[in-house]
Amino acid sequence: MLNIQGKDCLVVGAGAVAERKLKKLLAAKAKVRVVSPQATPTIRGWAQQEQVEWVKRTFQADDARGATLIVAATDQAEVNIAVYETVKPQQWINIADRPDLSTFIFPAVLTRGDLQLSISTAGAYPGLAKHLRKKLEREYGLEYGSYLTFLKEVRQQILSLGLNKTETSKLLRMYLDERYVEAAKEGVLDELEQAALEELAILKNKPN
Ligand SMILES: C[C@@]1(CC(=O)O)c2cc3[nH]c(cc4nc(cc5[nH]c(cc(n2)[C@H]1CCC(=O)O)[C@@](C)(CC(=O)O)[C@@H]5CCC(=O)O)C(CC(=O)O)=C4CCC(=O)O)c(CCC(=O)O)c3CC(=O)O
Ligand SMILES: NC(=O)C1=CN([C@@H]2O[C@H](COP(=O)(O)OP(=O)(O)OC[C@H]3O[C@@H](n4cnc5c(N)ncnc54)[C@H](O)[C@@H]3O)[C@@H](O)[C@H]2O)C=CC1
Repeated sequence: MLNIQGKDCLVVGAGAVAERKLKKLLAAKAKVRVVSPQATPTIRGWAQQEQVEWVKRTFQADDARGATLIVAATDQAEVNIAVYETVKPQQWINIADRPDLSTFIFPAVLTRGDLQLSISTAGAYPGLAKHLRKKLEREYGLEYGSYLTFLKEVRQQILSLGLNKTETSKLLRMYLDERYVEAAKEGVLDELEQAALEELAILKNKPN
């Protein structure tokens, strides 16, 4: 969970694999430049909408200069290595066909609002990460997004009470309960939220 919002990132290559990585970089609000002579229709669309900058040519040695994070995802092993060779130790690099040279690898990600589940097999079997993501997608539905929004609200209230650690922790644990997930699934979480916030407000007004 790297915070790369607004950071300059470079993606070399614009095929199917680059597209998948780009989607994740854009979701993280990175500022991305793509260097590639060809691009998938989706990437061309992102370039037209100015969501990415597309430099329509082959990689050049100084392209990575100044980038915080670099992805080399061409189908030419020697080009990917050439990108690797221009990278400085302080830059993060992912090489699609050389996990051994990469300083980070992409996980499979399941997102539900602010909730993010990342699955990695450390390069051992990427297909398993995808398989598990799909499995978890069925288990953790959209209700988890609403549940987390509810939890965030309740947590802010609890923290504002200024209670000691033990009491705070006891209250926080109370809301980790499947009945809220069920309520979110049935679309009635708002009612429980109202009740929870009212109960917490009473605690706030109570003199110690
Ligand atoms: C090391 C890593 C580097 C990196 O890319 O960061 C890497 C490397 C390689 N992947 C290869 C193949 C495939 N990768 C996928 C899918 C995903 N690969 C992803 C990550 C990673 N892949 C990193 C390790 C992460 C981990 O281990 O957990 C995911 C999780 C995330 C993402 O790409 O954003 C995404 C699923 C996203 C999702 O769906 O949620 C599929 C399935 C498909 O495309 O349908 C296939 C075809 C398999 C098949 O044929 O079944 C090959 C070619 C050799 C081969 O065929 O095995 C290499 C190169 C090599 O290992 O040398
Ligand atoms: N990490 C992963 O999840 C996976 C990685 N791979 C590896 O990823 C690589 C890319 O796969 P795909 O996207 O399917 O290939 P692709 O053939 O769809 O795309 C390759 C892209 O590289 C660009 N390119 C070629 N030479 C270039 C250069 N000199 N400079 C800049 N761009 C250049 C092309 O224009 C094209 O956009 C392959 O090496 C493959 O082994 C493959 C499957 C999954």
